[in-house]
Amino acid sequence: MTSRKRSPHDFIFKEELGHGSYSTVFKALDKKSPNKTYAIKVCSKKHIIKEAKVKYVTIEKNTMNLLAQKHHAGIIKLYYTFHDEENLYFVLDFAPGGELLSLLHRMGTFNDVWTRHFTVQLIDALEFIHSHGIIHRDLKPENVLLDRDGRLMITDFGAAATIDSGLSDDSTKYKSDDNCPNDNQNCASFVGTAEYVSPELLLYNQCGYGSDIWALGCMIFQFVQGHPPFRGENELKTFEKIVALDYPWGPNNRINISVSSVNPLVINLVQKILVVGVNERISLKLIKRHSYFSKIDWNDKAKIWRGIWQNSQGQSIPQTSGTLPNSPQNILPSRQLHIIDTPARSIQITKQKRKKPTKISNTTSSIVVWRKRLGISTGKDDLGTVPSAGPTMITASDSNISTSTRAHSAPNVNSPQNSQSNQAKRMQPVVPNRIPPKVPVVNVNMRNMSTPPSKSANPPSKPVNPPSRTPPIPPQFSSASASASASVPASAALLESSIETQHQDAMQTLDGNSNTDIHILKQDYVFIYGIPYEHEGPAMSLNSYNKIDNDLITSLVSQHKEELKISELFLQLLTLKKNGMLSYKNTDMEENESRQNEEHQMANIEDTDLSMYDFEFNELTRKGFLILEKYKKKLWFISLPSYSLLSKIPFNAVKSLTVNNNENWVDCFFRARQLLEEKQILDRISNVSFDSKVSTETSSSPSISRKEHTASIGNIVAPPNHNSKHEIQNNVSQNKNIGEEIPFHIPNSVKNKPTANSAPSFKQPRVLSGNNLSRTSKKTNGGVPNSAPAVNTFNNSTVPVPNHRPSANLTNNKHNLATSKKQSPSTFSTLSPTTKSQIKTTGYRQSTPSPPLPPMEFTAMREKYCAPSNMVISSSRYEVLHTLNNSQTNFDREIASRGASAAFRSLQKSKKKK
Ligand SMILES: Nc1ncnc2c1ncn2[C@@H]1O[C@H](COP(=O)(O)OP(=O)(O)OP(=O)(O)O)[C@@H](O)[C@H]1O
Repeated sequence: MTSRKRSPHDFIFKEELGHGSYSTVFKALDKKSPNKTYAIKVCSKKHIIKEAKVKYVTIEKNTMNLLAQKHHAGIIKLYYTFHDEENLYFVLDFAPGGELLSLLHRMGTFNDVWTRHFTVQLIDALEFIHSHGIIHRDLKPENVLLDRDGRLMITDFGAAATIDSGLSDDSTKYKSDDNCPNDNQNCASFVGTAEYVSPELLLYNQCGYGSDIWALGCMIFQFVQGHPPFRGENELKTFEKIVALDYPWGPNNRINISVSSVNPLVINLVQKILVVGVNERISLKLIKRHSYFSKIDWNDKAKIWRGIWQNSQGQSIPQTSGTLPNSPQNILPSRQLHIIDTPARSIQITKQKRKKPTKISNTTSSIVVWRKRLGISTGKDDLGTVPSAGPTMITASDSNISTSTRAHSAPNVNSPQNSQSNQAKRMQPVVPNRIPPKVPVVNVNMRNMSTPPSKSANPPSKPVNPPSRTPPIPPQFSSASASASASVPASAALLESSIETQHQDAMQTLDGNSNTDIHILKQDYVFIYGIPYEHEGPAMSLNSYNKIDNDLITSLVSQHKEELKISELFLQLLTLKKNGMLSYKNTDMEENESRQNEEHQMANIEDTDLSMYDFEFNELTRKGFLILEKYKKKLWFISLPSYSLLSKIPFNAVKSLTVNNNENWVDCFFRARQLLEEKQILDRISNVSFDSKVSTETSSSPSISRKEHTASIGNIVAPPNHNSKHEIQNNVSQNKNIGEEIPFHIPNSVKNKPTANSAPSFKQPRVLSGNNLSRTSKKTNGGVPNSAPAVNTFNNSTVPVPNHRPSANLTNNKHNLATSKKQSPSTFSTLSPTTKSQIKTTGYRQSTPSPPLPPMEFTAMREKYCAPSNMVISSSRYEVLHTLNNSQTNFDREIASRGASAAFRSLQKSKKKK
């Protein structure tokens, strides 16, 4: 895998190859090397969430990433993953030959040569998969594709699981399948297809390498018979047949080999595979020694992987209608040649029919029903009742067993590089060893410090388009996608937040703060200066809402510069907890212990009237202010002590009291916000009702329903309680180093916004970006938000230029945020020696473009306090106010107020009253 990040714009999307249950696959050309053709699987984020497929997508990505590390001809390779606002993209090997099932359908059955050819390749590929500790769990001809020359390629790892033993070819390695249903649990996350489900899964709720071998046996049977061995009128009947081994070659249906057209060795092999007792089932190792493969040199990979449409020299066989391609391997002659009417080479898959949704739900509920009917108790307690001849049971809790996510262990956060002390880090004013935030933040300063701004900075994006419909549309086909894809989702990154949280926990331990409250996101020494204000109140007056802008902040800083200086005498220990609580303790060294422990609550990140402004705030240079505003109540100016001052703090105090000083405050604020969003999403998701496919038995039980759903969204999204949330985070964090490119995000736009396409059954979580402290989009040009409407407004050059600097406008300024500009005379300069002043606020996303904003009215204050030209002024207040004033429809107003703080909502109400 290359580490270079790609985007949908790097590819030319061609025709659609087919649909999956949550994805659409397109043929695509790499713009940089047009000869290279890929298949790009485009998964709609919205759909994934709605259908609770997050788990499968994650598993698929992780598993394919793992397998892609070592090339194998028989596995569809995952080259890149990336995402945009709406979709996740998997860039895969293109398999022009289509599905093996299609070929089989066209031909009816495979002859012996082809059967052996495909079986040999399947075995080799399966061995490779198992050697990585992976169980595919959904092997079937649909999930086997063909390349141009007729080599098979296994795909669809969305159901995979991992056995972490590192042992291959051992059918006795089993895992207790937590995803599998038992008597009391209808588990929507059950995976597999009824016809290929192994008896151990049905009977003992287990799957292992042997389950894949079972499916292999079913496929071999299907190759020569044209249909799977176990097929009942319905799934229940199919299950009954599986456990009774009721199939044409089974013990009760002795086949008369002499009249059969099938190679008896094939029959013998299948009979050795399709054995109910997994311990008696033949292993891959023994399969390879079976007489059917007596002429196969398993070490001769080139020969094994010769295409079915290639001759022994590896050249493509010219297509001759009605003739059978040459045998790729000189082994046992087939007993009967099959007549092929359709030349194999003419098989095309330019456009495949839309697939039916997977049978997961049906199959799962069928399994439950079936088990109940047959009186099979397959709960966890019954695992010990498996016949003694059965495999050693390894429960999911055993250390060597894991889900597929587990196989990819997280980077060792305890590594020496990371374990330097806080003190040491403080003394090194370099870019700290911090985890780069995975989600965009508005803190341009920090980004600019560590990343040179891109010269070709993209202009701010157009207004955010509404989420796309499913199925997903590739960028070329959708202008909405195109514009959206230019931005990284600014909203909650569910997986990432979990990853980061996990990392955070690890960091606390690493910092030696094992006794620290694990709920603390960040704790560090700061200076805090609070200015109380009320609307038209005594301490500070705000005449109108749009006054919180660069001028006002500048003026405030100027007005209060003496107090701000004094505040720097009193160090405070600022604490941000994962529940969003922000508090501080005075830590003046002179003060006594009891006073130090007194905690002052400041705000909660969740407060809808909390806004954040970044005024030159730079944690590396320790300059500037992070300004929190609790609307009409208080402004807090937070600044950072210098390194030299910090060095005076006793080492132990730093070590024991600071938490996560590798991550900057702005990131942590956003992360706290995300955690809260995540929690709300989880609460929402756990209440989502099931689709109609789930059996009524289950849906009648709310507790089961909830549990099932929790399981269905897997170990990523939905913790039933706070403990499991940590487990989730553990699991997710272990994925972290696998997809080295872009972890998938679940965007706020998906979670929060009701759209025209929202399924009614999917309850939209309440709007989370209801305050100004919501995440905005990152752009490569230094982190400038590019999708917040306010910034879009700036892009339209509608934001006024301060009178004293008429030639500048904020459009340009925005592009040049990172470039040094002449500082305009400002009293602020005494406080901040840097040459730039920036006030940045977070914007909000809206699903409809608002009318262009008129120039903001500046007041007399502008003359008094010169706003530096490169300020990005406070956005959401102004925009919302404008929208409220100008929009014609309630919908627009609603959109506006949704993205606004409580203050704006109350304004809206008061305007209505008027
Ligand atoms: N790499 C590929 N090359 C060519 N065609 C592909 C490729 N991957 C998938 N396809 C085709 O695209 C279609 C959809 O594939 P996708 O993997 O999205 O769904 P699926 O796995 O078949 O279905 P489900 O999501 O229900 O498991 C399938 O018909 C498949 O044949």
